[in-house]
Amino acid sequence: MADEAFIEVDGVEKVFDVRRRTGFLKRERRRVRAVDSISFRVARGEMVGYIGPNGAGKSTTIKMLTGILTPSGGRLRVAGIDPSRERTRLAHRIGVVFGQRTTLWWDLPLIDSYRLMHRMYRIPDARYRENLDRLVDLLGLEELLDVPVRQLSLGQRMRGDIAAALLHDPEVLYLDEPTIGLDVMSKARVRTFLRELNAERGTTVLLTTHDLQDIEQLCSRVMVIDHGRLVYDGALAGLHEVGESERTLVVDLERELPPIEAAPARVVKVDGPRQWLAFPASESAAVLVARIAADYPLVDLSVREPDIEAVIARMLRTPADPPGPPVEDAGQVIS
Ligand SMILES: Nc1ncnc2c1ncn2[C@@H]1O[C@H](COP(=O)(O)OP(=O)(O)OP(=O)(O)O)[C@@H](O)[C@H]1O
Repeated sequence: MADEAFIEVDGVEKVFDVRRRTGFLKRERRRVRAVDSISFRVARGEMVGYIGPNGAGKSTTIKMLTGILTPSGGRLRVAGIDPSRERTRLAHRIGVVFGQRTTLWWDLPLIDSYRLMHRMYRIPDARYRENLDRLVDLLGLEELLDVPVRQLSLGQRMRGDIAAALLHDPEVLYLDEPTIGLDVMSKARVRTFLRELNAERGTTVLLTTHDLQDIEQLCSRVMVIDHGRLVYDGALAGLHEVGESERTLVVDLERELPPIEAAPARVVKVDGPRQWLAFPASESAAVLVARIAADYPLVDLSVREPDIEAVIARMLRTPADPPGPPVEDAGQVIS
């Protein structure tokens, strides 16, 4: 069923008790509401971006979805399973990749980690071999299988981690910053792979990232969390509109000229023959470039996308959504 809810999150919250030393014998006890009554549904086969500023509650949500953390309240189901109650059963149906940490054995050749996972997940032999061959091929791992993980580059290691997370054919993949620190080629390779995985296998993907291009190229839907609350759930284009976000056109002219006039774009910086023009992200860059090219002696140009932080910051600044209560470490402090 196409619209079957595979991930169900209803009024889920997570409150941490934090003790902090405030004097010689004084300790202060605080409660941090890291996730504050969020609700959403993800259908089987969807690819959804989950974004927000640092400390917003993204990792806490993912940890609850994997069963590592137990929610303080609300109801949560993944594939009909309550993650914190049946963590092991769920582990056979989900895959997790943390960009900043590896699940591979550091000192062992890559293939040995896969062999260990074969046993840990009790993957039937034929299925393991078939999946391994396919993943090695798609992710270009052939040459790397005998290399100890600690000798792999970040991009190679990331591809190795993604393969590890998929050896047992999970129905859902949680990706936490899968392209962080990767060069342009490695990012492209990882994104292409994820698109193919989703198209061919219908794998549901929940993606946490600070890279707007990850979302643009992979996700039709994006959810934004801020101070533990879900503040946006919809298409990326809609997020640009709500946030009135802007892209930047960097233009190199033949010579120094007065600021270019091309409303609604406006010049925000000039450095010799180079000018920076900000324009609404919802406007077509092609139309703007054609207009400038017709009126000005253009040598070169590039378009810069807004980063996620900028989009979210603008969105959260709208008058309809005033700033939240005082926060410490970005989580919402409730007492
Ligand atoms: N184990 C914990 N004990 C106490 N507080 C915690 C714990 N884990 C997270 N927090 C707090 O909960 C809030 C949300 O943290 P979380 O790691 O979920 O944010 P995040 O959106 O993943 O941030 P980042 O983008 O920086 O990884 C933060 O204020 C954090 O300090």
